[in-house]
Amino acid sequence: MEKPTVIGYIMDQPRALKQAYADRQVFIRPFIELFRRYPIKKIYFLGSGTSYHASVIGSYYMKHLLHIDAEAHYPTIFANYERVDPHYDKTEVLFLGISQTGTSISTIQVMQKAKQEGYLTAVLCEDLNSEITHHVDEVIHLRCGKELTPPETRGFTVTVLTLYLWTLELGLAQQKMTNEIYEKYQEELRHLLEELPAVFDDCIKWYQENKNDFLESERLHVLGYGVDSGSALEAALKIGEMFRKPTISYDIEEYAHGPNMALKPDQAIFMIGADEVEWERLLQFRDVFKKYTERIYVITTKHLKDATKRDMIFPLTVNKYLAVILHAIPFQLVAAMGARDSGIDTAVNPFEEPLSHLPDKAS
Ligand SMILES: O=P(O)(O)OC[C@H]1O[C@](O)(CO)[C@@H](O)[C@@H]1O
Repeated sequence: MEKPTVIGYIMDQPRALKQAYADRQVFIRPFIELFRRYPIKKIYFLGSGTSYHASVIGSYYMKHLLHIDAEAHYPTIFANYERVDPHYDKTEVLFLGISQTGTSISTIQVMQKAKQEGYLTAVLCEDLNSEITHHVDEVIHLRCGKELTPPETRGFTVTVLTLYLWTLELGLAQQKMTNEIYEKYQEELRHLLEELPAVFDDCIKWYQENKNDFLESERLHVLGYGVDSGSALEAALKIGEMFRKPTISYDIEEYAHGPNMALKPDQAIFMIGADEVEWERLLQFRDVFKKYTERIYVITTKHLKDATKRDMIFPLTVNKYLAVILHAIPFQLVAAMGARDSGIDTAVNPFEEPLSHLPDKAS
């Protein structure tokens, strides 16, 4: 990439994800080793922004695929208002920070506090020389490469890939996942990595066909559920950071409890169609929402019988845990291309005061 741009990082993901997969032992080995050395039964995932959203997804993987007790928290809220589950012995708890830059102030502080209190701490971080690495027991490399523009995009999908692979390997190591499932999920991942360039082509075409709607929309909503609760949060953050339109994410059922009353024809609703029990509910809501705005977009790998050009139906089927990586792409494009097409320079952070990061990545 000659001049780093967000669109450049987004388009680089097929290469970056393949590379991270090829290098996977770098981050798998130390993670599995932690579980071999310590009797970990509870994981607290901690991170801000994109790293929090990946944490929500990681805790879902651990709970639903491995039955390991896991929670994701915003660092400040955890530090100030939560307490460690007293049912666990100190040795059974892992504080797992995620910070791409390693400079998020609140994540550094919560990890530092946990370590001082004698808990086992680890961080998944791209910058191995960053501040956070001095405040944890174990540093695990996030193989996404540095992103020199403010929004994290490549970092998100590489983090999700890391969490997915950690879960599969731990499942095998602790015999919580059969060889058959392990192989199936690995094969689906390899297939996805091969198909990603074609997926990007489809997503760009979908953006082009719908871009006028996006540009003209006064407000955007992203509805998700299940494993894609984290995807919905991430989608809203990306659009807010780049396209800078009012964008709110909701759990799909909760959206129908009042926020829907503000729905108007110049608003858009993206519905992430995960393969979970709420799928039928999504179809029901979609029919109703269409009476209030035509701008309804289903983003899914599932079959949608009356799909229109507004819906982004991925041309491949993968398990719901992995579909999270696919679901991120259309939103990254709406955010970055929507910004470009409305004259916003995403390389410039309009907010000059460093509040959330230590100075080398001030925001
Ligand atoms: O993963 P990190 O480096 O801790 O950053 C967390 C969040 O902070 C930001 O850089 C903005 O403060 C977001 O882009 C990012 O999601």
